[in-house]
Amino acid sequence: MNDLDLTFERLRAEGKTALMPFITVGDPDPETTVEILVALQDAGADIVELGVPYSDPLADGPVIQRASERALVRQITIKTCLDTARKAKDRGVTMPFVLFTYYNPALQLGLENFFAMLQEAEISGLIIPDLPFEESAEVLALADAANIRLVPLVAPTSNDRIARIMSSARGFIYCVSSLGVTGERSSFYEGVEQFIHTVRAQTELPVAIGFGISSQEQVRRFSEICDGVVIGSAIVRKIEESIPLLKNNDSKSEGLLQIRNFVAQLKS
Ligand SMILES: O=P(O)(O)OC[C@@H](O)[C@@H](O)c1c[nH]c2ccccc12
Repeated sequence: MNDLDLTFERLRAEGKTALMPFITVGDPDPETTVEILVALQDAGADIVELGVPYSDPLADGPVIQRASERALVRQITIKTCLDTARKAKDRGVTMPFVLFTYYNPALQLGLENFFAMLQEAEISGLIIPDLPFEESAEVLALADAANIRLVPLVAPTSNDRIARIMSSARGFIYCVSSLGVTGERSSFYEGVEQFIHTVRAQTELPVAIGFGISSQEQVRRFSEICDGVVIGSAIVRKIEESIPLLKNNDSKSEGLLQIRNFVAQLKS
């Protein structure tokens, strides 16, 4: 068991669903990311996805792309991201961290080195959206050895691959609510409920949903049938809107409060 497993186990016992924000690390700067993580925890977030900014984010819509660009202008690397995670833990953040990175930055570090760095930063889970399950054996073995959960993404179109993906899934299953790229949506893939049931029938692991969820109403709907709900673009947009406040020392706490209130309202 690691703290990701323990968090899902505790929430399950309490009959609750995990609220799982996604943020881009280094947006608008690493110091502020640490403070945003503290604010998310205060707001009641349960698990956080830490997005590593990437120049060619194939699966990301405009909101997360802009966040990546803001971070990349500051030369944020995967190393900076992990240092930032470490600093947040040192600041008293206890929420489990799931690192969200495209494959190339991890490969560039060398996989063994990458996993040693993840351990050092107390990362509990890992999502690599462009690593196909069919090519994941080496990463999975290293992740298992490091006690880090390699979480698969499953899409409504995964069909007959679902059973195979489940066989090597760890931590939880990330169900993608819709096809396309990340970003707030008013409607989801038509058979999304059926899709979640299909996944659930094939695994004991917690099942989370993400992609397009931005309102309290949508969180409520998916909380009925999922163990976790991921909210990315809506929170990243809130951070973007708060940047003018965050950049000024006199108004920084007001900016953090706005982010915190937004997340607390999604949680309630
Ligand atoms: O932004 P959204 O629509 O709320 O979706 C979650 C999401 O941001 C996060 O999990 C994510 C960011 N980049 C991704 C790429 C692929 C799958 C998922 C993601």
